[in-house]
Amino acid sequence: MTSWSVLRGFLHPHRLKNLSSRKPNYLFTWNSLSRRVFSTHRSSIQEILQNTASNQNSPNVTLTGWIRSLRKHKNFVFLQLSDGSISNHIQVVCNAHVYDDCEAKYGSSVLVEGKLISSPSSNHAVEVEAGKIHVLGDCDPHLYPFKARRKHTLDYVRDYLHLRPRTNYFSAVLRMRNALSMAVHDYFQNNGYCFIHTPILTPSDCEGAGEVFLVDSVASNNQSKLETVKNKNFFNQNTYLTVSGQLHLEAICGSFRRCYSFGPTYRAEKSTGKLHLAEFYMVEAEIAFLDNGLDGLMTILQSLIKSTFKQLQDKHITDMNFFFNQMPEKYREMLENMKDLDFQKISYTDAINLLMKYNEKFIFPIRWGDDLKKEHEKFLVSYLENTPVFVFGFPLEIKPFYARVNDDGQTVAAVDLLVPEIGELIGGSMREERLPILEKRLKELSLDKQYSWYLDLRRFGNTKHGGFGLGFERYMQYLFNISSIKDTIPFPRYYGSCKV
Ligand SMILES: NC(=O)C[C@H](N)C(=O)O
Repeated sequence: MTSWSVLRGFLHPHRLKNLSSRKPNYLFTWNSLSRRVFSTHRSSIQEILQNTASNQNSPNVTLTGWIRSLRKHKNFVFLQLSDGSISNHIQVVCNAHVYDDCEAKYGSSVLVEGKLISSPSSNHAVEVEAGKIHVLGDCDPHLYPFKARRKHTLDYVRDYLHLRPRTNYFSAVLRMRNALSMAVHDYFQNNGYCFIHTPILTPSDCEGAGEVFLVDSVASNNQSKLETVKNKNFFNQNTYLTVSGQLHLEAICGSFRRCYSFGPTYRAEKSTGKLHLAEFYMVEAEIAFLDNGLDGLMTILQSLIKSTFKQLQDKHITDMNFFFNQMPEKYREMLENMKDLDFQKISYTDAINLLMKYNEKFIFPIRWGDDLKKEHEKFLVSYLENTPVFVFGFPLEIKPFYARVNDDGQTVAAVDLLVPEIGELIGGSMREERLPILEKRLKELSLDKQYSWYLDLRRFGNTKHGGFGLGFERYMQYLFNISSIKDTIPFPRYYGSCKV
């Protein structure tokens, strides 16, 4: 249909009568009927709602999107359209005849030609009065697993990972994942860090915790092993999916004062719990010349958390409000207060002394030398008034070889940041820079040959340095109050599940 015939249809007296009975205030006047009526520029819904559309001097809009709700009245039909650009939907109103021409259904993709009017409803500043709706992709309501006007549980939606981005909740999650990623990059870029891609395939199990996915292994005559290790002999050495980019970042940190990475990491942890994924994103950084030690590191961690959260509030308040509105008032207050607080600090030894007083409450009673379990971490955070808490000075035995040994010879300069609901969000440490001590530790663990290259970092142009790793999905859980980590990432991989 040409623009002219669309226009004629749009201006049909019957339609005009029906539409004008809603008394919308036209934001713009039609410029000239001789001009092309429908702009070829397509605006995103965000541009329209935030009034940044490049055709803002004209009332004509052409937009594309998906129908997220549909209300039919006798003379009008109201559609809520989304296109992923913002969590708010735009309302499209059309005359029943316009709708009858297309019969667009809930879930279908459409192109709408119309004009922008100020909305008579108090919910929206503007809406689109459609002259024509084209269905681009139909949607069969009987087969589509998401139903109009029904609130589906996150568990139900997770069964349809490939369709999940179409739900309001999950599209907001993805937008905030994008916003938070950019806030993380902005923090580092504004503070002199160089972004580094660390490898996914690696010969080292940085953490030494044995939770690695094996990709390749050395040849052996053992038949059963042959069957399970299909990539055998590709690299001719044991090769894993990375559990952490730290050691590679440390190598870079021998030449860059500050560097960071932000990429996928893998842990073959047999957990289906709310806090574990087999593939997750880690934000890691290393800082050279960190002469003020662990205190300096904690200052950096606190400013990373506060600055990224502030950026979400400053630049993405519409989406942030989407989550604020769903969380308990107390949780929201706790988050908003966080940005004005100094995070608490407690030594591991003091934390254990405190926890031991409450040992009868725990499934796993704790004593000095034990690692903190989730129940202990959560207890500490709530005991310390639900503010983020740094626990520092862990026993040497429970931390990896790279952590710097304290003067007591029993503990290391390592720190965990614990946050409400989640527990450990960040783990970091000063790295052992003293060659003899590091050599001795690696020897004791029979890792000296494997890490001879790592020792070189201490031999040539060494610095006192430290770094950390932040679990990005856990950070999302914390900021948006998302109960299951599986709902923070587009396609979750966890024990027993690698679908789509
Ligand atoms: N980069 C880090 O400090 C993170 C640490 N290697 C971990 O995996 O927990």
